[in-house]
Amino acid sequence: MSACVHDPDLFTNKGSILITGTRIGDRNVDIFIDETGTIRDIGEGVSKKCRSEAEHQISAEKTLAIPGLVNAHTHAAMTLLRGYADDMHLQQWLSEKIWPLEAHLTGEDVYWGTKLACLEMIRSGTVAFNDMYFFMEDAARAVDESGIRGVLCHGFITFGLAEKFESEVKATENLVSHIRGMNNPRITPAVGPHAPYTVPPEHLEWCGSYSKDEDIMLHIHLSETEQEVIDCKKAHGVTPAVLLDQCGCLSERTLAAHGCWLEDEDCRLLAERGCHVAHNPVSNMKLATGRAMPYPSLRSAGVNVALATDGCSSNNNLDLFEEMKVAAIGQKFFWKQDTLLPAEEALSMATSCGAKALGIPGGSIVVGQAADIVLVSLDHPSMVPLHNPVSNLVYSASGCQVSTVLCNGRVLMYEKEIPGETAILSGAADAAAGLLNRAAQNT
Ligand SMILES: C[C@H]1O[C@@H](n2cnc3c(O)ncnc32)[C@H](O)[C@@H]1O
Ligand SMILES: [Zn+2]
Repeated sequence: MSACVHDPDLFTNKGSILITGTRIGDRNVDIFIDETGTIRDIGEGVSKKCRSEAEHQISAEKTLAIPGLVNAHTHAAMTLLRGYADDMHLQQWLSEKIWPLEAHLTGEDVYWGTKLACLEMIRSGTVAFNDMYFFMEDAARAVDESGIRGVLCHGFITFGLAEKFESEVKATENLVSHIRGMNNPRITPAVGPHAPYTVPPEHLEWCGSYSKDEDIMLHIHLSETEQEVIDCKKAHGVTPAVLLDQCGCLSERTLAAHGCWLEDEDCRLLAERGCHVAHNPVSNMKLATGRAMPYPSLRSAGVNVALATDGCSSNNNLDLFEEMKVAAIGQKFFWKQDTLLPAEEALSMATSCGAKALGIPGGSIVVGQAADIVLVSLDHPSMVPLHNPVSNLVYSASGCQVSTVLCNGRVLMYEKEIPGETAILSGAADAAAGLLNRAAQNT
């Protein structure tokens, strides 16, 4: 039995693990994880029972154990664009800065950008994410190597062009068969129509049927700006949510990102169809969408609302601790309701609601559940005193207090050490520099 960073087996993690001396809420507990990565026992006397059986031990005194966090909407490889275009209006930001640069992306860029994103997510306690971007076979390779979970879709954008539709269908179908061929249960494919303003109804219809036929998630940006809603009503006579419904794109497989300008009727429709919504408060504030996602209406309609960062060009990090705080205080501020989105709910949004939205295991630390577990250090000023652990997690802590991370029973970070980190940092920095060079030379 060992728990040393120099023990290579701790990271490759073949075998059972006993976590001793941690806390869940105000209970002191040990956690036993079997060799399949499933939580088998939780409680005070567990270490006595399981010590001889456990192949590895993690001493976790002065830590709080929480479920691994789930990032319900991002564009992982946009880590390469962090700080590239800030303080801009959304449509200008996309069409004048982001899309022109993305035209020069290569698969290798996306691989390194996604590696960097996975590294950043692991460091801040995220073990699963929902991603929409390009060159997604390369993203899948990065996710596979990282050890976290990913739901991956190709960003499907046609602007109504027939030849674009053909190539986007091909890219989506190729990705789905590629991921299925990987046979990695941590990685699942999805279909990703970018938004109702970049994909016209006839192409949205294909996405809706494909999601149904293949039984995969449909991931889309929805009602992010007021202009999007105004334009959609003008062009189609209905809100973007109703348009998606008419195109067969709303179901329990659908995850809609943003939803800042959803109307009350839209919220009821999303609830009726069983859709999930990803709240991205930092990105919404930075891009000045002008209205907070209508959490009160979504909540009373019964929509499952998860939490997300969006990409690193509009956030500019992937820290869901920061996102929990901004969600909890931003909703109170915008809707002038001091009791709205309490800390417990913010933590659920980032854990169980995210796992539910993505249809993946995790989201809670209970016997029989996959061991997606994050240990947060209590040995830090932001965690003292500990009147209310959840309050400290949401309102006081940051991702920097995460010390150890497990996904599916595999140790990905142990006492802040992540194998291969230096190579990822330099690989990603080189890829970002290469991308800007190619864009400058227009190659
Ligand atoms: C997949 C494409 O989506 C683009 N993108 C990133 N953030 C946003 C956002 O907030 N709204 C709409 N589109 C976004 C990304 O750059 C890719 O081009
Ligand atoms: Zn987005």
